[in-house]
Amino acid sequence: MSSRQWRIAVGADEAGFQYKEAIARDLAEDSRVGSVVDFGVAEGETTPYASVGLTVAEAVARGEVDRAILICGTGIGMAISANKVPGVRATTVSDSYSCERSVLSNDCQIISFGQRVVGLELARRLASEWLGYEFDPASPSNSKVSVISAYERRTP
Ligand SMILES: O=C(CO)[C@H](O)COP(=O)(O)O
Repeated sequence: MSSRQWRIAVGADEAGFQYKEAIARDLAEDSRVGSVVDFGVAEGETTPYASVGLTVAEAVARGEVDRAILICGTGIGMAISANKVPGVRATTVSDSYSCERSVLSNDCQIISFGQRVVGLELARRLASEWLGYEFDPASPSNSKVSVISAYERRTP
C-alpha cells in the first residue's frame, strides 16, 4: 500500500465524459491525491479518444503527472492510444484483481474504463482501490516489465 500524494491526470472522449467528471470529483476529495489535472473533454466536445489518450500519456511520460485515468466508451481505444507513447503502460480495467495487478505486476501508470461497459459505482470503487497500489521495483515482476522497456529502447 502506498502513502504517496499522487498527481493524477484524467481524460475522456464524449462517451466517457460523465464518468470522468464523477471520478475527477472523487479524486479531488481523496487525501491520497495531491493534484488532479483534467485533460478534457469538456461537455459537448467531440475530440477523438486517441487525441486525448495520447496527450494524457505524453504528460505521464514526461513526468508531469504520476498516473492517469482515461475513459471512453469501452476503455479500449484509450488504452491502445496511451500504449503508443514510449514508457507508458496502460490497460482497461473492469475488475478488482486486474486493477491490483495492473499496478503490482505490470507497473501500469494508466488505467482506463469503458463508460458503456462498467457501472459508475464499480468504476469509482476501482479508481479508489487503484490509488492504494504502488509498484515495487524490488518485486520479481520488475524483470518482466523490463523486457517491455528494453524493447522500447531498442535501436531499429
Ligand atoms: O470506446 C471508444 C473507443 O474505444 C469510443 O468512445 C467510441 O469509439 P467509436 O465506437 O469509434 O465511436
